[in-house]
Amino acid sequence: MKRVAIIDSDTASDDTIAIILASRFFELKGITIVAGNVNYENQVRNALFTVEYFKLNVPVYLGSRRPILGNWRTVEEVHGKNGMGEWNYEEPKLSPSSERAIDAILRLSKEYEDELEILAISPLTNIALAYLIDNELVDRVKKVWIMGGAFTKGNTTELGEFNFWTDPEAAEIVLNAGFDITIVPWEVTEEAGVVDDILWEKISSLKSRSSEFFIKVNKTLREFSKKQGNPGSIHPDSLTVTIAYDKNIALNTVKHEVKVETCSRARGGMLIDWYDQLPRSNKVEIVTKADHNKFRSYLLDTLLQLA
Ligand SMILES: O=c1[nH]cnc2c1ncn2[C@@H]1O[C@H](CO)[C@@H](O)[C@H]1O
Repeated sequence: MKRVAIIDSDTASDDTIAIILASRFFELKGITIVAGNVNYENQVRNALFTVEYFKLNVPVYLGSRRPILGNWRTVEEVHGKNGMGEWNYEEPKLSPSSERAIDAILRLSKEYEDELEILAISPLTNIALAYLIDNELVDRVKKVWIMGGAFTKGNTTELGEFNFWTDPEAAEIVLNAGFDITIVPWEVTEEAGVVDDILWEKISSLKSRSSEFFIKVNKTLREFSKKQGNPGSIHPDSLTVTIAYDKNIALNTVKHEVKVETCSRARGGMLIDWYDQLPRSNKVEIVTKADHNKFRSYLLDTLLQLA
C-alpha cells in the first residue's frame, strides 16, 4: 500500500518534477500552492499544467498568496519568467479546487490521521498557518519532510536559503511546533540533487513526453545552477521527495534543535544547536549527506515509466 501524502509547492521548474515523483511514490492527495518562487498565478498554472500533462488526477488547492510578513522577492531568474524555463505551454483546462489549502490540509490530516505525510518543498507559510489554526495538527500528521535551510551557503542571501529566507517566521513556527521533521538542506541537494551534462543528455535522448517536459521546464534552472558554479541543474525538491520515499538515500543524518533567524541580514539563516546547548529540546532530523547515484536512478526510472 502506498503511503499518503500532500505536497506543498511554489510550483516552478524542479517543483514540477517533485510533484511527478511524489505522485509515483505516494498516494498523493493534494498539491497546496504557496507564495514563493514566481508570480502566484503562474505557480498555479504550472501546477495545473503538470497535473494535466501527466494525468495525475490530484487536486490543486490555493494557499497563502504571500509569506507571513510579505517581504520577499520572487526568483524568475532561477526558473524562467513563468517558472517553467520560458516554456510557452498550452493553457491548462483544469481549475484549482474551491476548497482552500489550509482547510484541505486540516481535513486530510483528520481523514488520514497518523498516516498523512507532508512534503514541504517550499516556504512553510501554509503549514505554519494550518498549525496556528489547529495546533493538534502536530498530533495527526505522521511526518513533515522539509526542503530548506542552508548550513552556510545561502542561495538567496549570504546565509539565507530561498524557502527559509522567504518566510523565516513560518519556518520558525513549523520547526518548533513539535512535528516529526526531517530537513534536507541546500548544500546536500547541491551535491546529491544535481543533474550533470551526462544525465541531462541521457534524459534528453529518451525523446519521450516526460523527457521533453523535464528538459523544457528545467532549462533556465540549469543555466542558473551552472552560473552558481554547479556542474548542472540542481533539484532540491526532487531529492527531498525521493529521500521521503526511500530514507536509505540519506547517507548521514544528525538530530538537533533548529531555530530560524528572523532579523537582520541573516534573516532565514538556519541555526542548528550542534552541541545541544539549548535548555528546551525539540529536535528535528537534518540530512547531512545523500546518495547521488540512487537519486539519479529514481529520477531516470520515473521518467522512463512515465514515457
Ligand atoms: O538557485 C536555486 N536553485 C534551485 N532551487 C532554487 C534556487 N533558488 C530558489 N530555489 C527554490 O527554493 C528552494 C531551494 O532553495 C527550492 O524549493 C526551489 O524551488
